[in-house]
Amino acid sequence: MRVAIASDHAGFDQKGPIVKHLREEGYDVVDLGPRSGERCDYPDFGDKVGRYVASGKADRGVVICGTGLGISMTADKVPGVRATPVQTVQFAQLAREHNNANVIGLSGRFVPLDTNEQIVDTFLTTEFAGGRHAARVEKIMREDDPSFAGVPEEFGL
Ligand SMILES: O=C(CO)[C@H](O)[C@H](O)COP(=O)(O)O
Repeated sequence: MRVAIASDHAGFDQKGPIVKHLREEGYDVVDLGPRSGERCDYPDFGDKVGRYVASGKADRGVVICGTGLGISMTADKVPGVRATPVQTVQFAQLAREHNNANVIGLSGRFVPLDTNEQIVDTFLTTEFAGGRHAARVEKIMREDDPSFAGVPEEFGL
């Protein structure tokens, strides 16, 4: 499995060890930067991972910033991406089983490295459960279609 990974400066210190950990486990890891811990803008790196995954150049993506929030928001804007911040192993499991997440966002400032490594391992080894969740994930993906006008006519949209 090919995994694209990137961070901002706040996630940089965890990125290297996570890349190493995943390579030791046999994953094909593409490190999309940054190359130093100099201050940078997380949207630039969330976008890269999102586009890598959406284009099929990687099967899954991992993005790391201070909280995992902003970099996930950016990746999720790329059509075809289902990105979510994850702070616990259980959420990593559910992000795969229920939401078929293809990118997760980690917090480099508030979650320790060993927990983030367990989170990534779970994210990469858990299958989508399908069943009742499949139609819901299809509904998430409608939002990528510019012609989709939205559901709630009663809200006047
Ligand atoms: O978590 C983040 C985005 O969600 C960023 O890592 C954080 O905003 C960076 O902050 P600063 O420039 O103060 O280091």
